[in-house]
Amino acid sequence: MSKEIYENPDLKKERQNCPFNKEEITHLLDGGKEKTIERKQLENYILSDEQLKDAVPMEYLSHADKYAEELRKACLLMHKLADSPAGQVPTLRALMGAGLGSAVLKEGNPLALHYVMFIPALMGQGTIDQQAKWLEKAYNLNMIGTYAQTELGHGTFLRGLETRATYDPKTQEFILESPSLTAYKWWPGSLGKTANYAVVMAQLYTKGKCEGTHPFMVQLRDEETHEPLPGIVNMWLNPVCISSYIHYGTYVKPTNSKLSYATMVFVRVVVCQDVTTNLRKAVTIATRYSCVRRQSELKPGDREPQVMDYQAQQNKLLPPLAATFAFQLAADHLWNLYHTANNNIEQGDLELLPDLHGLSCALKALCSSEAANFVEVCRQSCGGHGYMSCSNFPRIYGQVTAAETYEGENTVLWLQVARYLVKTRKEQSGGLSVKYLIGEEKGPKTVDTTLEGIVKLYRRAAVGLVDVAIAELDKSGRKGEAPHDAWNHAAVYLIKAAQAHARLFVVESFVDSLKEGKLSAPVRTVLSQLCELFIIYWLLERSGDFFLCSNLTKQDLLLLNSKYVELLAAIRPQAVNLVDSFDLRDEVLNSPLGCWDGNVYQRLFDEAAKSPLNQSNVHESFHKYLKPLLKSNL
Ligand SMILES: CC/C=C\C/C=C\C/C=C\C/C=C\CCCCC(=O)SCCNC(=O)CCNC(=O)[C@H](O)C(C)(C)COP(=O)(O)OP(=O)(O)OC[C@H]1O[C@@H](n2cnc3c(N)ncnc32)[C@H](O)[C@@H]1OP(=O)(O)O
Ligand SMILES: Cc1cc2nc3c(=O)[nH]c(=O)nc-3n(C[C@H](O)[C@H](O)[C@H](O)COP(=O)(O)OP(=O)(O)OC[C@H]3O[C@@H](n4cnc5c(N)ncnc54)[C@H](O)[C@@H]3O)c2cc1C
Repeated sequence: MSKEIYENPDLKKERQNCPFNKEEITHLLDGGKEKTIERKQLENYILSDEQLKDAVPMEYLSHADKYAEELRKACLLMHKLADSPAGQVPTLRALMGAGLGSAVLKEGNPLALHYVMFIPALMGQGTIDQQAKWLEKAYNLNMIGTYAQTELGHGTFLRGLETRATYDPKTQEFILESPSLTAYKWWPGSLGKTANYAVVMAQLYTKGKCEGTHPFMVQLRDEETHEPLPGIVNMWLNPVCISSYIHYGTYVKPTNSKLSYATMVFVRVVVCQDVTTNLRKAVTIATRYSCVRRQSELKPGDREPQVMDYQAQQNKLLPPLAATFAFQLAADHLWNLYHTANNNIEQGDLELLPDLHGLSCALKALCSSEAANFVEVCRQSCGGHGYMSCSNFPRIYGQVTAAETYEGENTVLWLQVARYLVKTRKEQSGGLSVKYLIGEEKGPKTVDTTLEGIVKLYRRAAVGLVDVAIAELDKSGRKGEAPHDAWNHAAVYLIKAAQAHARLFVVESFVDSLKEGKLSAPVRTVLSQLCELFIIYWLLERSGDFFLCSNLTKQDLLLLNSKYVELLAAIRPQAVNLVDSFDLRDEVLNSPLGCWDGNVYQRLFDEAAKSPLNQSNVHESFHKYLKPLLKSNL
């Protein structure tokens, strides 16, 4: 007899009479029906393998055992990748990212940097000959690489990196050295124990002149013994300059000195998608749990309500739910720009490089910081159980907050965006993605609170805040301040302008995607409600920017507040159906709070039972420490 599949009655009720086709949203998020089929095939292929399951929860293993277990699974995954039904890159992305990858490699993938940075660096910056020599070896995993840029003393300021590569014309070799303790490469993933090669970013010196940071291929460990090569601690020999600019002993400048930063641009684009996947997981866990959890009293004498029925809970969870769609659509838009710009750059056309740099910095900083804030709100919305390690919130939060720092610390990236915006506004040129900065914003300054009207408000705020920042810079200049001091003293305004620009890009991506997308009426309705909720939410959160830069009035704000709470109530009935549309398997969510069937309490209990401390009634430490204390009559 088939075992009755348990489904929490509240969740079951939430799923009845769904007014839209969940699969249509799943296909939209996957990039089409075929992609969904491919993803599900791959998930079944990977998640059905018993060897990829953890015998004990990772949190109960030692540091070394965690590493060994993750490496075991990562290597097994790579073998499975070689035979996987899906193509290479989609499978790679699935295995490296926050989705399928983190379902198997919960503490992180020891081979991630090999795919996320080492291979992209070879592809983006290696010469044809270098790619012929190393790419096949890297793809066949006959070498494991990492990307070693950050040093103990420098991570942000690349022009300050201390590792030196001195070209010796006699031997036609580069001598790499770490001249000081602060020059030691620090942070690169896999560098400690896994990688045997690295792309090392170092200051290139030739004929006594520093030509700036360049990438070098360096072998770190013996390919057979994995022992570090002689002198590897503070002296490296025989590196090879990637995309060599040394022709017959003479340095030839690249067309753009920042092309050596291209790998970071790629990862910034990828990080936007990755943090969005993590946010989807957090929202799914919190939403399902909030419909299972009944607590307190809403109507005196009534049964305890689902906590999702509190407007306060909807205010916590529906904006992040909407954000997952907003960030996904913006990340897709950025990914397309990346490919266009990259193809142009390969043809020698660098025109889109500033746009790509500006937008990738903006979106990486915005998506990672907003996702981190939203994940913490999701965790808090689950009360005490959200604090448990098994809820998966601590791990998800650790992953998204890391993204606020790596691949360019967010503040530094905001200032890069501001530099690009100020230049575009002042020079009134270029600026593909900031066309509104070129020429004056036309039309009346009156406010209408339609979707189009709200987008216009975002545009006014974006251009207005750039002008406020420029006015600050000019004011400092008139006082005789040097440009670098004026820049530093305007940082607060510059960052606000950069953030307003990033939010405008996300808002326009969401609105435009709904206009262009071939959506059924029910899906269009629910996504339009989410879009309107999200852009009003952000406007209310940042109302100061809009008061400063438009004719927004107190009445407008009160009207928008009313519209916002109406939208909370309108979307509430579809919350579970929307997160079900993400089609995230329980193994990917990895949380008893977010499981599809809502059997939360039993699963929490089963998880607790796995703890080593729950394998006996009295832990041995009682006899060693507590019992003597109890007898000591202090
Ligand atoms: C296949 C993938 C599958 C799955 C993926 C799954 C998961 C992915 C998730 C996570 C990834 C995995 C692991 C974590 C990896 C993390 C790795 C790292 O952290 S690597 C190290 C990262 N480090 C940084 O990002 C350093 C940040 N600092 C900088 O970038 C630079 O120092 C700076 C801040 C940009 C300043 O540089 P600089 O001082 O040289 O430049 P200026 O500010 O003076 O500007 C001069 C000029 O250059 C332009 N410019 C600067 N940078 C760039 C660029 N990157 N591209 C293009 N142009 C650039 C700048 O705009 C100025 O232009 P101007 O105004 O003069 O016209
Ligand atoms: C999980 C993780 C994985 C990583 N993986 C890798 C890797 O694989 N390879 C690699 O090379 N690196 C890696 N890194 C390092 C990472 O890239 C750096 O930590 C990051 O670039 C930040 O640089 P920093 O640590 O020097 O911070 P700092 O720049 O020292 O930041 C300290 C403070 O200084 C501020 N600050 C710095 N410059 C400015 C400025 N110009 N204006 C205003 N404020 C400023 C920052 O905003 C910040 O508040 C990783 C880091 C993490 C957390």
